Amino acid sequence: MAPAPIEEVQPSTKPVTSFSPKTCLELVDQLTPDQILREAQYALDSDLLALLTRATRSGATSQPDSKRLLEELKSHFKTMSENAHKPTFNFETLTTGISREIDQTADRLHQANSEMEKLQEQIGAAQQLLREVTRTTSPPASPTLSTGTTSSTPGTVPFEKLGAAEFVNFKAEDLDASCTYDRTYRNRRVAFYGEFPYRYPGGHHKARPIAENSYLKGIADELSKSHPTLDFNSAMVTKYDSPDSSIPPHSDDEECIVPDSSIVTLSLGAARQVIFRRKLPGEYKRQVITVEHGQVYVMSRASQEDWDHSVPSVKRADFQGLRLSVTFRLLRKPTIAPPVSAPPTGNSSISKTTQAPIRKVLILSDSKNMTFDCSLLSEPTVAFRKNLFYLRDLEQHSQSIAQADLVLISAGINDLRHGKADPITLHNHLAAFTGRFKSHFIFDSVSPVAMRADRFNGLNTDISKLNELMLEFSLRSRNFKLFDNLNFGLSHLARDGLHLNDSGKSSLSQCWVMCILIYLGIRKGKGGGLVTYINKRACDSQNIEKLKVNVDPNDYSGEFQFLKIHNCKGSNKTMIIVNFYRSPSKNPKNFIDLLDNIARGLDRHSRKQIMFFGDANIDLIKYDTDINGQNVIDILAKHSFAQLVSKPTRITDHSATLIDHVYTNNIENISSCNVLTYNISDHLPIATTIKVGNVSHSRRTNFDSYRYNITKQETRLFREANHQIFEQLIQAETWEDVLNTEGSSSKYNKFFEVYTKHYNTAYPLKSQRIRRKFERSDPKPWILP
Ligand SMILES: O=C(O)CCC(=O)C(=O)O
Ligand SMILES: [Fe+2]
Repeated sequence: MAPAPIEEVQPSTKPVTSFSPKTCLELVDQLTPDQILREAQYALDSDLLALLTRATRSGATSQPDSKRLLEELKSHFKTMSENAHKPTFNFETLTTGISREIDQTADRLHQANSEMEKLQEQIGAAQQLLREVTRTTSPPASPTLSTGTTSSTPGTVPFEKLGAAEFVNFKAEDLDASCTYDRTYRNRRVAFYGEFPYRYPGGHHKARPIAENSYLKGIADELSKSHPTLDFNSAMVTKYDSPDSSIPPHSDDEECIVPDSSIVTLSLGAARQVIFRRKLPGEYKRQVITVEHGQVYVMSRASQEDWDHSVPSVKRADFQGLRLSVTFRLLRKPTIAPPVSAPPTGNSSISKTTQAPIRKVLILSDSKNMTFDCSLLSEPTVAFRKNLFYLRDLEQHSQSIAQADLVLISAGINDLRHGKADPITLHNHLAAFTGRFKSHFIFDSVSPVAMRADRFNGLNTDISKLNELMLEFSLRSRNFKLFDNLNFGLSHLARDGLHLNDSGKSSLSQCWVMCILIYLGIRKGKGGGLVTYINKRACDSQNIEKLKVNVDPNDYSGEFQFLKIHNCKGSNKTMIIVNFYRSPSKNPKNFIDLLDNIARGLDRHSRKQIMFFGDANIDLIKYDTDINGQNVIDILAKHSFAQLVSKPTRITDHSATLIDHVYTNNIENISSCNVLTYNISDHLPIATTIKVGNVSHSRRTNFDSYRYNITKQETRLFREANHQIFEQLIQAETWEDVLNTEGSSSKYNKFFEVYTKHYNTAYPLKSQRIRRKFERSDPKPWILP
């Protein structure tokens, strides 16, 4: 191409005055060589050299292109310099520099490429190694989908799309009309039909025949006809009827889905995206598909171990209307263990190798644990309680014991006290007995009796001897462990500065079953467990009642305890205490939904003082940026609850978070809420002082005065005289300034300003000295006298 003389050059686009790598890229990529040259000529005065250097550095031009461009430029410069009679312009030096730069850049590019390749090889090898390690430590994924999709190779996708024609005549609207939805989530509704119940984190559905819904049955029959290899016995309809309708990332990896089965989802109505993510570390990958009306996608149950999936919400503008999905699964029959009291004869071993091992827990206890609620155990665990007042009667339970995986024994006091057994004989009896079984035994330490020391001193000596012998046996036994309930509990409480009386000790003792089961992960909805201690001097135990709140017992998004306390400190008033905990592993959104339901349920008690205390694991320090923090505050505020804690409650070397919350529906009755700087645990204690009943004014205490040595505080006097002043000011106000202000928010601000001015005039702030005498009479108001 012959270069055009410089006089004739017209820039083809707007003059380029600065050259970012992006403009260079665009120039070089999008323009023809002719245009490049023109642009280069135009830009010569600005920074041609920079243009070319950057373009080549950023890899915008391939080496041959650059060279060709360079040649063209060379000849053009030659003409230009001749025409311009500029002997001093040394284009030779310039072009040689550019040429060298291009060569060096090409070398660098090449070098970077080969380094990148090497790195990629190393990453691949590391991922392979990781997979091998994972495969050898966990059983290999079962053969997957009947249609051939595999799960374990990172390169493959976890789904397969099947034909669509057979389902196009089914209509989302008709299916919707035929369904009775049995669960409503924040953004979607679900109707489940199936031979067996279906339980998944955050949800539980009872069995009901697919045939109950004839329209759905028609769809199921069509699936069986067109894809006879896909086996299923349940159908779950999910309704997405708004742009917000969505299902968050999850895996259908519940135990109750048959391992080798397929999970089949039919989509009816508007098209929606489904996002699959490979969740294994080092193998992250995202695959997005759009499923249209009538389309079916199939995932293997095995793929759920490595992948999750979700249906995201859509922008309002992109919402195309109602979509219903039907997910067909093959669920297994929940195994109900035979009652341990009537075991099949002869077989005393516990099968650990069956596909869905059911853990059987047997609780043999004297009266103290007889209230334990076995329904708190998660599937597949069953528990049976049997009364065992004497250890000497263990033999009577041997058949049940042989059936159990775990036997919790809490007895012994009666043997020592009434049976006159001596600790050594009891120990020998237990050691010989437990040695005959494969079952594991956990033995509750025997609590000392606190009665008249002169009469029972001997008994307590025997009790501690028995505990001691049991501890020794526990150290050498294969299947027997002492759970030192008493010391465990007392040492914790003593550390926390609390002291229990006898009934306190005995109620603590009742917790041991729960403690063990939580520890072993057998309790439903694994969690922290909650204890609410109420000091007897605040309220007699007969005035404490469990409050019934309509909460789905299968919702494990959070743990809650509801207590109703009557007559607290003789006040003739009723207070409701809600103690809560959200494990960090539980979805905060579901937890907030649950809180919303609970607070709604408590609305009818709104005239009572209601307090929520607990660890939400939602950091309110991050309130400005954390949607969960905003939601929890907003949702409770909607039910008139205010959050009281304002300082971090958990401080580590690396973090300070406000995750323990206190909410009240009546802030007037709260004297103070302070985080105490006392590290008895990883969470700091929060002391909230609540006024109960007719508290005299003088009893009110300002905590901050202790902690920060504040001797003055500012108050307003709400006297009759001040009320009158306020009324006069408000009546005399013409609100002219407000009316003359434009715009609703400016109007509001103006109103607030005028109102505050009058308020401050009528009720001026007065500095008051804090009386220190209460410090002496009531030095720790958060500890009851
Ligand atoms: O609607 C869909 O496509 C997905 C439904 C789903 O993932 C489920 O129900 O578990
Ligand atoms: Fe799913």
